[in-house]
Amino acid sequence: MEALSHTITPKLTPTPVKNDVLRRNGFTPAILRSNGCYSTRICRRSRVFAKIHRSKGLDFNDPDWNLKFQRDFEDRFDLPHITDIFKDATPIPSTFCLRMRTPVNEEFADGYPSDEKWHGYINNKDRVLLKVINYSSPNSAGAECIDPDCTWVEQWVHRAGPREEIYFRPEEVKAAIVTCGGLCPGLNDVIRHIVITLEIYGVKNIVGIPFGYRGFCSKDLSGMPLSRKVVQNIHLSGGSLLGVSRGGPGVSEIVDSMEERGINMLFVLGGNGTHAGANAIHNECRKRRMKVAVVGVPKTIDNDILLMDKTFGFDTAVEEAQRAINSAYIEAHSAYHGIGVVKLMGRSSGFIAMHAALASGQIDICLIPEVPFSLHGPHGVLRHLKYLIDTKGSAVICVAEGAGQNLIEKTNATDASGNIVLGDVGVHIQQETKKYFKKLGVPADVKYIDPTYMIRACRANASDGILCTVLGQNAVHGAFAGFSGITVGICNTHYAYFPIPEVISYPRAVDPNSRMWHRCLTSTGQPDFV
Ligand SMILES: Nc1ncnc2c1ncn2[C@@H]1O[C@H](COP(=O)(O)OP(=O)(O)O)[C@@H](O)[C@H]1O
Ligand SMILES: O=P(O)(O)OC[C@H]1O[C@](O)(COP(=O)(O)O)[C@@H](O)[C@@H]1O
Ligand SMILES: [Mg+2]
Repeated sequence: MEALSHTITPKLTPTPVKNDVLRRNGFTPAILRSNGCYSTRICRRSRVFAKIHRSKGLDFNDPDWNLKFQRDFEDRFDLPHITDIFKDATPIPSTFCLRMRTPVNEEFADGYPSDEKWHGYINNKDRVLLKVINYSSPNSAGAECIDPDCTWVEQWVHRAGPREEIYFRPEEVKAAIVTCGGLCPGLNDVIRHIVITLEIYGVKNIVGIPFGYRGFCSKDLSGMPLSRKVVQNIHLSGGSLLGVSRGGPGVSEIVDSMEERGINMLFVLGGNGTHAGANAIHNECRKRRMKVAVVGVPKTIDNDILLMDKTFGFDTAVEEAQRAINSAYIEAHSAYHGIGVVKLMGRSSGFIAMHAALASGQIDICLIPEVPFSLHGPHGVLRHLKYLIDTKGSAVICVAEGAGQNLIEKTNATDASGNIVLGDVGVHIQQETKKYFKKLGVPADVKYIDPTYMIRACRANASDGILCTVLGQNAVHGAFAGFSGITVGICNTHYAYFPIPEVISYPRAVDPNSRMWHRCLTSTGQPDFV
């Protein structure tokens, strides 16, 4: 790989590239730091593309570099399949049928009938285009470039859906579903559709693992038998029928428990951490030569999973956040010198705050983890608040929970999953605002709203409900097709399967240089706070 890297074309050398552009191009904060790109938030493009040369083993002077890139991409996005280990596993015709009749006739006593004429199957070679914009210059807003000239290179990922041939006999399947991490609107919708689709394939043995990965190994917790009857109405309420948890047993213990219970299909609903666990479970099953399909459905209200248009629950969260913002606005607007502070979720990414601010049109200041800010000083948030009080009489701030952590004392505490416990930036802003106005001798009525758990506990809205339905169904199709160590997502409005490591290599973040963030700034009218 290293041998392929040569010198870069001279015309690139002097141009700086912003760090957020690099992140968008797949450079993790660690890679950026190792290239000296951390403190200045700016990099020499020469250095960056040299890094691309090395990391991708590409030489852009080679006329075939893009073919090589494409081949490498195909390899990375190739889906692990049970035939990788069980070479002689033979498929059977799918038992999934889209045209059904009521199974009253004894002809159908064994389950759902199959219609010979039309099944609506996906061809295994179907692909979805991952990137749909052909950027003509690296300077074009949002440009994601592979080479210095931003050459168009097609990047295809595998289309999700039912295949004509399946690798599991439904009567031999014991399927398990587990939901991990924090709550997220839509979990019940996904569970429901996994169960319904499994039954349509003819699976009769379905179990829910209670309280996340913990439920695999805790003696006090027994599995919950699932059927269409059990899940019929669960989408009408928020939360998870199965319960969730953080932390829990190690991978080896989980796989021991799967072996003991005879589980050969595992559906894992969770975020980055859960997916890291799912991938480790998949690898452990391979190591033990177990014929198991492990399929993930990304669950993160924070929307911080790579490569997908969005994750389920995000739309609902943004919609629900409007209520909190509207209340804060009314409180602030009705008070003399009223200031509302609303904290929204987003441990490391500000998608909910940005979208909620944009949707509401009632926010004057939006603060997210990706964009540093100071509270004090001539360009600080407090000075701007004073300006807003002077000119408008009231103001509303929307802050993502992971924003401004550098301004709060660190505790170094972590939760059971190892996630850092954040300081409460909302409380901090409220206190600092009160102190600031008191010192100025200007009255200010500061109200703080933290709707976090009210938002997370909501049932999914209509658009998330549909997304959950499609994701749940596709997870089952993926497992029956024999894939394992994969996850499913929406990509340019189509549905695709991804190898798990590709979507969790780092959390997806708002690009401060993106048009969406600039739209948000246009809406709030806020200045830079640094
Ligand atoms: N790197 C990892 N490898 C294996 N399991 C993990 C890993 N990170 C987290 N987990 C497990 O995944 C579950 C959920 O993780 P958590 O970070 O709380 O939520 P999320 O999946 O939403 O990111 C926990 O039970 C945790 O123990
Ligand atoms: O209070 P909890 O359960 O630890 O959850 C808080 C976390 O949940 C989230 O909403 C989502 O986190 P996960 O995706 O890890 O579940 C984060 O934004 C937030 O930090
Ligand atoms: Mg997480």
